[in-house]
Amino acid sequence: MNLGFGVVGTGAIGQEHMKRITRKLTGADIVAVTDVNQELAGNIVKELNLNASVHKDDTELINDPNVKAVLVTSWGPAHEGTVLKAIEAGKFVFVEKPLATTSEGCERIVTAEQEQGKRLVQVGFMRRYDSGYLQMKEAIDNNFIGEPLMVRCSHRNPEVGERYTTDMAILDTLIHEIDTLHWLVGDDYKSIQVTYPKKSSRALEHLKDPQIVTFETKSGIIMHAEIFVNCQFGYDIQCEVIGEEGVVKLPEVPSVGYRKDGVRGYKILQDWQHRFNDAFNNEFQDFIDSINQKGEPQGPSSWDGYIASVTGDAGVRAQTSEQVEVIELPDRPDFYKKTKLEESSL
Ligand SMILES: NC(=O)C1=CN([C@@H]2O[C@H](COP(=O)(O)OP(=O)(O)OC[C@H]3O[C@@H](n4cnc5c(N)ncnc54)[C@H](O)[C@@H]3O)[C@@H](O)[C@H]2O)C=CC1
Ligand SMILES: O=C1[C@H](O)[C@H](O)[C@@H](O)[C@H](O)[C@H]1O
Repeated sequence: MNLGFGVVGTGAIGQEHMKRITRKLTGADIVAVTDVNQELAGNIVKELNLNASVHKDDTELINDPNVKAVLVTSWGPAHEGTVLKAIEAGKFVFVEKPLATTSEGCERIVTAEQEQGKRLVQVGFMRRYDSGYLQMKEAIDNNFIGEPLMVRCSHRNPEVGERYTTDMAILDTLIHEIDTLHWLVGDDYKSIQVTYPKKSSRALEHLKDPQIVTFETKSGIIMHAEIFVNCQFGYDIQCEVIGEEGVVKLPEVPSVGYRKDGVRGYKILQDWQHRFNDAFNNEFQDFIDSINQKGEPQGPSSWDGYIASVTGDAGVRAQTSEQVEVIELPDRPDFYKKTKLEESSL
């Protein structure tokens, strides 16, 4: 029996995920959609030739008996309400980041999920399903480089629009490194600091860009993360972990080499959709298979969403203070014990 998805938010990534579920993945169908833009929701059902109901809102969709899993791809501020409604109804949830826009909202979700007594929620931290990061984690977990000591990474976008704000660099962009880096080295964050290099002339007046974010973990690992959202040349994600006995580095994404007009080189991807396409497919197939075969999701949990929110909030404080800000997290509840993805790399 295929897992019936109800989609809340049929915008850009909602449509991407609907296409991957219906055209590439196995074990699931889209059975219902809703969007505040009802015309948009109806149009995507027609475009994809889906046998799916168009509901007036998330409440009606969640109450649809054919909906067994809710895909939340609405705007961030709407996530908490929909996730809580889905948990209350005992429905599985795949929610794109952020889990909620405040750490208090994440706590409400964590509490509600534990009261339900079973894991229902997976957060869309797709980098944990990227083959390059998984290879890095396998090497680190197998002590191939010895104890990790330092991390250097870069999150570069070619450019961003005028609605992109300085805090989004932490809350919307670096959230991916925030989730990935502590998972990669298996150590919790202790503090965060933000410094501002010389501003790019390509950054709009209101935006501080680039930014350098420095994390320290509880065991003393120092992580430097560059966020540069107007780099011009492409969508460029870099990461290396330096250990006592070696270095492990995120592989460059394969792309065709060329020789032309006396120049040789390789093309650089220009967007996150292409850079992480396989990871998106893998995270959803894992969500579908885990529910169909084991009865609950195994991927990044509500607790991971909570960690990202608390850390992001400290990062935004650090953007203003330019001081070292402490990241205070309670111990991970037993309910959110390490899943297969967290314990093993492949
Ligand atoms: N994992 C990743 O790499 C990425 C994640 N995202 C996340 O996905 C989410 C959606 O982003 P986009 O698709 O770019 O936005 P979008 O603006 O293209 O689509 C959002 C859709 O949700 C609808 N919507 C908003 N509030 C709603 C509500 N309360 N009920 C029903 N529909 C509602 C809007 O009408 C819109 O059609 C965001 O949380 C974003 O952070 C976005 C891009 C990449
Ligand atoms: O979630 C995303 C995308 O996945 C990109 O990695 C980021 O650069 C973007 O800012 C954010 O919306």
